[in-house]
Amino acid sequence: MQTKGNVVLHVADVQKHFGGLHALADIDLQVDEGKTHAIIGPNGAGKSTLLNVIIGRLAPSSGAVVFDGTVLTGKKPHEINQLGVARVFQTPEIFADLSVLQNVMTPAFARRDGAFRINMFRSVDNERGIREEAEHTLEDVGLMDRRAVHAGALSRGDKRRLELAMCLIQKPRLLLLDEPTAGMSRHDTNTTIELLKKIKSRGMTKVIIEHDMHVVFSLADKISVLAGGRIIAEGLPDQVRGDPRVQEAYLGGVH
Ligand SMILES: Nc1ncnc2c1ncn2[C@@H]1O[C@H](COP(=O)(O)OP(=O)(O)OP(=O)(O)O)[C@@H](O)[C@H]1O
Repeated sequence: MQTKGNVVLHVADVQKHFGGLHALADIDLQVDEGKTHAIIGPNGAGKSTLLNVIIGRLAPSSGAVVFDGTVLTGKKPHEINQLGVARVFQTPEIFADLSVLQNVMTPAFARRDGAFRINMFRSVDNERGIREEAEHTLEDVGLMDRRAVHAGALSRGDKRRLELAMCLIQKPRLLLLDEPTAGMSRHDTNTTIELLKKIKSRGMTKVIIEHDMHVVFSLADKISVLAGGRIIAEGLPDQVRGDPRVQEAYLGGVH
């Protein structure tokens, strides 16, 4: 397994079988530090499977995932999260009965205390610091005016923004986004694109799975195209856009 200097995530020769189905075949993916790397491909291409292998929800049949020199394969999702890998799911995982602000404070406490448990001895000052950090993060994602609302009452787009805030407060080195704009209006999609550009300017590495080509071409530094469980093309957005194999496999008919 050869990894280049500024590569922060290396998916090395990964295979994944589901019974007789070869869902991922010979996947070798290298993500450069500070870049936004998009993974695109038609339905059933293996995108979610790949993401789940990276975050430890699925074990690969063979191969390994290496993050910043540490082999992630074999680690539990929460251990991978503690190493600085955060992810935003298609279905937001939030605490519906807590306020928006409490939702964002929870992972910050977990980061500090090492687990989602109540620390009876934590100081009020420390709690104030975390509250301020959470408020800054809510300002970043445009949810500050909704901080007192129960998270369950938010619109779908706002729930996704909230989940993004819950990731950002962890200050991850690598953020994985599974269709971050799915189900959003064009206006919310554009707001999210601007937000993700802002995060990028702070140097956070991102892997993004996305169907919306407007989002992909607005954000990606590099694109890998999956089809039938294999990477069939990879490169800069303009190279991928013009690649006939990609047009055949995925972009066909979409201009
Ligand atoms: N747990 C599982 N058990 C069996 N087969 C699975 C499982 N998860 C995924 N698959 C199969 O693996 C293949 C890849 O699925 P995957 O969900 O990774 O594709 P995808 O590119 O994310 O698709 P979509 O864009 O539709 O979400 C598909 O044929 C799917 O049916």
